Parts: sequence; C-alpha cells; structure tokens
Amino acid sequence: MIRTSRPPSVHSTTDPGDPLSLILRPPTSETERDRVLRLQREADAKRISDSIDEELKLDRERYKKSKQDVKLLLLGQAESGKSTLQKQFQLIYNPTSLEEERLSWRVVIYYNIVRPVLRILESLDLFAEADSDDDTTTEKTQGNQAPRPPPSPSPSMDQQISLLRLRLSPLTALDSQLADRLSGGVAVSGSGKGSVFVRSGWQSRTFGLSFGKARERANSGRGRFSFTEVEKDKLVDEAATIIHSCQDDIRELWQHPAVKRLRDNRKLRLDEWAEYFLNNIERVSQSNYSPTIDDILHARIQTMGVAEHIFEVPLHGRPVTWHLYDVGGARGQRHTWIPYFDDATAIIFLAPVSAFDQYLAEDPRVNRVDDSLQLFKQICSNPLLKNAHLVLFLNKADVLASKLAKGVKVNKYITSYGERPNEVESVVSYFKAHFTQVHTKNNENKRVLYTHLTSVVDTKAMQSIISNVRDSIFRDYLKSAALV
Ligand SMILES: Nc1nc2c(ncn2[C@@H]2O[C@H](COP(=O)(O)OP(=O)(O)OP(=O)(O)O)[C@@H](O)[C@H]2O)c(=O)[nH]1
Ligand SMILES: [Mg+2]
Repeated sequence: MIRTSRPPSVHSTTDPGDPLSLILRPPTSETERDRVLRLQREADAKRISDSIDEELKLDRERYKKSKQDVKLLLLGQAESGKSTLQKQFQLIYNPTSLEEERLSWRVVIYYNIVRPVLRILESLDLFAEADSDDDTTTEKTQGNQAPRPPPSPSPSMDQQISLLRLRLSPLTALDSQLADRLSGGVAVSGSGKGSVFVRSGWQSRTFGLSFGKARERANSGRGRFSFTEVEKDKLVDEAATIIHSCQDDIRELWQHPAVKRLRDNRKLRLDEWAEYFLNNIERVSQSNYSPTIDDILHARIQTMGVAEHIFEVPLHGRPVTWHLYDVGGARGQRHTWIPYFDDATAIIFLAPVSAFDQYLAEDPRVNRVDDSLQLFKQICSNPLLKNAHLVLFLNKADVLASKLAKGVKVNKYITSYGERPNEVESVVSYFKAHFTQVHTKNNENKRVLYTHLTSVVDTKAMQSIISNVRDSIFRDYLKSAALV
C-alpha cells in the first residue's frame, strides 16, 4: 500500500488561490438582497440537479427491473387491429385509465363521422360524372341507335343531393380542423390512408396540456387527463354542435338510394368504423354524447411510431409488469419497430382476414392479405425475434363474415382460392394454411405458433382469448426464467 499526496492541481474550493473559487466567490460589494437572491438561485440549481440525479437513478432501476418484465409487441399492417387489441388489454388490466380517456375519444369519433360523409359526397360527384362519361362514350360508339334512358341519378335525386351537399358544407371546414387537432399539425406522407396520425400520448397534447404537466403525468404513470380538462375543449364542443345540427342530413345522406346504389355496386367502399358510426349517428350526435366502450373500440386513428402501454398482470398472485408496444403498421412506419425486437418476450401478429378484397393505401398494387403474409414471413424469419413467443390473430372475422354474406367473392381477388366454397370456414382455413406454411418454412427454432380467429372489437370473446394468450406467454416466461 502506498500513500499518495494530493496532486498539485487539485485544490479545495475554499483555497483562496483557486481560480474557480475566485469566480464563485460573491462580490465584496454584495448587498443583503443580492445575497438572498444568490442563495435562492443556488438552492434552485441544486434542486434541479438533485432531481436529474434522482431521475437517472430511477431510470437505471427501471431498466434493471424491466429485464424481468414481459415485453409484448403487437405487430401487423395498418388497420389490422393492433390499437384496438391494446384497448382490450387496457380494459382488462387498467380499466380506470380507459374510463378517464372516455371523453377524449369524441374528437376521433367526430372525425370518423365527418371524413366518410365528405367521402360519400365526393363519390356521388365522381360517379355521377363517370356515369355521364360512360354514357357519352357508349352513345358515340352506338352511332344512330336509339338514345339510352336518361342517366341516373334522376334530376330530383340530383337536387336532393345538391341540397344535402349545401346543408352539410360546415363539415368541410370541421374536417381539416379536426385533422389538424389530432395530428398536431404534422402531416405524414407515404404511409397509410389518411394524413392523420397520432403519436403515443396524443390525448395530452391534443387537449393542450402544457409540456411540463403532460410530462409530470407521464412520469407519475398517470399520463392521462381529467374530465374537466377535456370538457373545456372548444373545438370539440363546436364539432358536437355542428354534428348535432347536421344529424338529420347525415342520416338522410347515409340512407339515400343513390348512396345505397353506390355501396351495393361497390363503387363506394366505406371502412368498418365509418359504417359503425354512421349506423349509430342518432346516438353519437346527441349534444351530451359520451362515447361507450364499444364506440372507443371502433374509433379509428392511425398510430405513428411505437406507443408503449404498461400494465401489471398477476402471476400466481404476484404482479408482473407487461410492456405492450403498439406500433404503426403502415409501410412508412415499420422501420420504427426494429429497436423493440431485441428483448421482445412475445409477439401478437394481427392479420385481417377480411382484407382479401383490399389493397394497401401505401401501394395500391399490393393485396392486403398478401402484404400480411410477406410481413409475417419477415417476422418469423427475423433472427432477433427467434426466441419470442409467437401468437397469430386471424382478425376481423366479423367483417369477413359480413362481406361473404353480401356475396363478395374471394376468388375474384385471390385467384388461387379457385372453386372452394365462398364461406367463412373455408376462407379462414385457406388463409390459416398459408400463414402456417410461412411459419413452418421459417421456423429454425421449432417454436410453436398459437393461432386464434378473432374479432378484436368483441369484448366478451376477447376476455377469454386474452387470458389464454396471457397463460401461454407466462408458461414460456416461467420456462425461460427457470433456465437463467
Ligand atoms: N368490426 C371490426 N373492426 C375492427 C376489428 N379490428 C379492428 N377493427 C377496426 O379497424 C380499425 C383499425 O383498427 P386499429 O386497431 O386502429 O388498427 P391498427 O393496426 O392499430 O392500425 P395502425 O395504427 O394504422 O397500424 C378500427 O376502427 C377498429 O375498430 C375487428 O375485428 N372487427
Ligand atoms: Mg394503431
């Protein structure tokens, strides 16, 4: 053991020769008031520095502890149902938080009404023109043959639609205001159907909480806002008033024979949430409207990036922290998933089986079921994910059933489906076989694939499916814990 003397450059701060001490030393002319202010500043600086140290310490502890947590990734293309599944988890493991969010969903729901109404009006315009174009072309080729019957819609229908268009004109301005509010003015191009995306924590930003307050809530694990904060929102109140005053016109448009015709001949295809809210317009447009859980589950807003949700899930009476990562599924969002692959415990991959007649908004040449299969292949074969527990949800079974009941033919879009029966059971087993094959061909680790046929908006059915998934994840979790 050797003894060392202090190196010559190190001095105590009280050393009168130390240049730092000289700088920090209060001026000799300091008044009593200056001294009080200086001490106050020093105390503030210390408090901030201590709180940063404390935050860093907590971060380190959180990170250490989070190694034992379950990390569950919800993956799948846009509109596959990931955020809806997240809400079902929230409903089971943190119901009060969903309750607290209830009123904040009004802005999304109003947007989910206004957008399709404007789309219906656009389609009426577009196809009225297309019809008349078709007629001119036909007449030209028909030469001197007798003229065809007058094009529909009939003039009286035209007048009705024009009148509705006029009366619904306040919705045009509302549409962009709501879009702006939801996206925080950020437009995201090249990824997904609309330009409206939200990041994790959108509610606190949407309702104008100051950053400090939002952060404080996020840090305290509450990350939410209260009824009163939401109630004060002027734009949402205005939207409620406009939608309330337009409700009869919205209903009339929705039930109009011209719109029915466009829907029947599938020139107008509305998304499932649009149909849901338009079918419920009377209730949703009430001035004292408060969204039901079903409404929240049907509300649609695209996720941007990755949103983390934390739940405590009991295992043999002891809480285990689950981190649910709800990702944006549009092609332009998928690069944001990768940092979460490293330590994922489990994946739920959602593939909407109802999407066989749809194409990607990001690339209209790609059938959505085909995109799901390609994406599933990438997930199955990704070396970073090879140890993650794998669950597949063949989702939107209810939407599939209603499409098939309307007579939409699968083999028109998926030619390899051939002459198999156009029935739910047959379609589901056909798609399931394809996903299973992708898994089998990309399964070096011989991991099990757990498959469920789901409608994630169905709360009752989801309760038992989620508990089934939870048990299977915990089984693997305990096995790997035993190996450590
Ligand atoms: N009827 C029905 N609607 C569903 C089902 N799953 C999801 N939806 C609806 O489909 C829409 C899209 O669902 P989301 O959960 O937002 O989709 P997502 O996968 O999070 O989409 P991105 O955030 O864009 O990646 C929502 O309006 C849901 O209510 C289902 O099984 N049945
Ligand atoms: Mg989402």
